[in-house]
Amino acid sequence: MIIARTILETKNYLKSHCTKTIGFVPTMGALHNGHIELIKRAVNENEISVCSVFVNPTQFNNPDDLKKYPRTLEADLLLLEAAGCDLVFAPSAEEMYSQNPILKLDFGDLEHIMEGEFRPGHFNGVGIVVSKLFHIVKPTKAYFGQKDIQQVAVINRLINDLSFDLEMVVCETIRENDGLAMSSRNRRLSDDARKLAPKIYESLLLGKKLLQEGNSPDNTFSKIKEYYDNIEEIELEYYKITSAESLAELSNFDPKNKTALILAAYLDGVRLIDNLIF
Ligand SMILES: Nc1ncnc2c1ncn2[C@@H]1O[C@H](COP(=O)(O)OP(=O)(O)OP(=O)(O)O)[C@@H](O)[C@H]1O
Ligand SMILES: CC(C)(CO)[C@@H](O)C(=O)[O-]
Ligand code: BAL
Repeated sequence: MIIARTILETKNYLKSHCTKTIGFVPTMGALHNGHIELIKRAVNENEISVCSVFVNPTQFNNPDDLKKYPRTLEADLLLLEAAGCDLVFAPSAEEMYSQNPILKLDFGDLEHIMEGEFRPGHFNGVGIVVSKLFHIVKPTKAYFGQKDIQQVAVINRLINDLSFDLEMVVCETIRENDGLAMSSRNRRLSDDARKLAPKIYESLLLGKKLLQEGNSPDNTFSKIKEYYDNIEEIELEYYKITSAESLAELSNFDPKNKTALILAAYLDGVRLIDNLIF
């Protein structure tokens, strides 16, 4: 496995080694099995597999979140090597941003809901770094997790609007045995908070059950609010009942159409997101 720190090394390696297909997994490191599933698919489905490990400062609206974001490069490299990854691109912020970008990306309605609403500027940062990474790696297929459902919608628009010549592959959310969605930020949870964390996924299962039993989205939301009011340690930021296609909020539930329940919540000062599609 090659570890490249610069854009030039990455491009040169890919120019000299790749004749057919490149599978690419962009990450912010602190890797877990959710990431590794993405890497394994990239390894299996392409001639060359590339993983980027870069905690992108421009997508953090909260400086404390950026400062505390787990960084475990040594352990990440061991996991990537074991998964069969060919090339790791782990640049510094200076390498990625020799100049502060003046370009601004605006993803329309997606900027004003959920992650867009609560993390202003987040998708501009994601859009710019992912565009830069796509230009550097030139992947045939790029792998993203369903856990970041709104990010999937944003990257889809990015690929379409900027005519990136690649296929986006969306992979299901990998969970711990107790249902908690794997996430790098889970490492920041105290033992007590970790024990409570599966309540987040349980609230998605409860929402699904309530809707399928005939409760309206409004009624379901009230019951979910009550559920969280009874768990002092978890602060719900949002819980949306949406169309899985458009991510627009639903006023009626129709079991014939795909629905997505999407939430963000704080536990122990750590912000976690999750969703359920059915
Ligand atoms: N549990 C998971 N299952 C499947 N894919 C995942 C999972 N967690 C993260 N991913 C995907 O891995 C890619 C890199 O994500 P990232 O490095 O931000 O990890 P993360 O665990 O989502 O971290 P955090 O949510 O704490 O930022 C993204 O496409 C993300 O959707
Ligand atoms: C896609 C990404 C690597 C861009 O920094 C990040 O948003 C993530 O890890 O999901
Ligand atoms: N997985 C999304 C990256 C972030 O939280 O900034």
